[in-house]
Amino acid sequence: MTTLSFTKGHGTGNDFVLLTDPEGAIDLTPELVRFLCDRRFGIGADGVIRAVRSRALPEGETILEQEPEAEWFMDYWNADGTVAEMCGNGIRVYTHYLIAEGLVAPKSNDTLPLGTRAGVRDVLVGASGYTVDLGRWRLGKERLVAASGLDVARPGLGIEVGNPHVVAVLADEAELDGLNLEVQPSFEPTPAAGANAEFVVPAEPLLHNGIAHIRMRVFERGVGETLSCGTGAAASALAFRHWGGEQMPNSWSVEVPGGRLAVRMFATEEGEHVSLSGPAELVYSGEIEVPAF
Ligand SMILES: N[C@@H](CCC[C@H](N)C(=O)O)C(=O)O
Repeated sequence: MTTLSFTKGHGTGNDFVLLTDPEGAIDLTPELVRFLCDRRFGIGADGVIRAVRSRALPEGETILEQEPEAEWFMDYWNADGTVAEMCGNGIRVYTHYLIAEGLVAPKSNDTLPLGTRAGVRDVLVGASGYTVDLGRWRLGKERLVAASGLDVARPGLGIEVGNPHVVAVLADEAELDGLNLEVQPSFEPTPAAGANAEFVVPAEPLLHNGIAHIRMRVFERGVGETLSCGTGAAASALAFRHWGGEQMPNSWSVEVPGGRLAVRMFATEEGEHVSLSGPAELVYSGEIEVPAF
């Protein structure tokens, strides 16, 4: 048995076990991640985030070549023990954790560059929360999405925001509420690396004060249904705007079962970026005895 110190945190109910491991000394394996995320036998979470110095991981060394200031890497793992490129809720919680642990000390309105498997992501440390620039987004393939509770498969739009998503718009709130996301949705054609599935409906009214409002539920790749997915919220707003055409704004409010997230699209010299803002909470810290696997 070894003892691991951890902190539990969440962003709109998307919850994570956070570990501090600056030099990459913890042997973080799929088995250990599954154990930590187990809600009955472990701590319980949608994923694990390890705070590790970029220079301590091979993926991080590539990051440092792009951005030498990206000292810290978000080593994100899904609850099933797979790694993912990005986590939009996770990166806000991770920033909050790095600050709380005294590992970084940004001033208000500073931008903190962090390494992720999707590349460097800049997090703005605002007076009232964190905003992450998710970078350039990309339109993916159209795929049919079948889910328990839907009579027929629906057209879904592929959107990449560092990690892969397929977004389907449903007919109304009753259809969204009637989904059974205990059963994994399927895609046709199937994406080789899998994808997160988002289901969205417009809120009533859709447009209010220049902001578009939508509701979303998600089945996350490597996790299952979660109370929120930050990159999924960004993908949903992008897909909705794509379908809605030119009258759609660039500011979006996405209601998820765990709260509300703000998404904004904005022009940069290299093309359009999308940003995500929302809460980040640390709930408790503790120690756990880890069995030998
Ligand atoms: N919950 C995250 C996304 C986590 C990764 C995802 N399950 C994947 O495999 O791509 C978010 O807030 O973005």
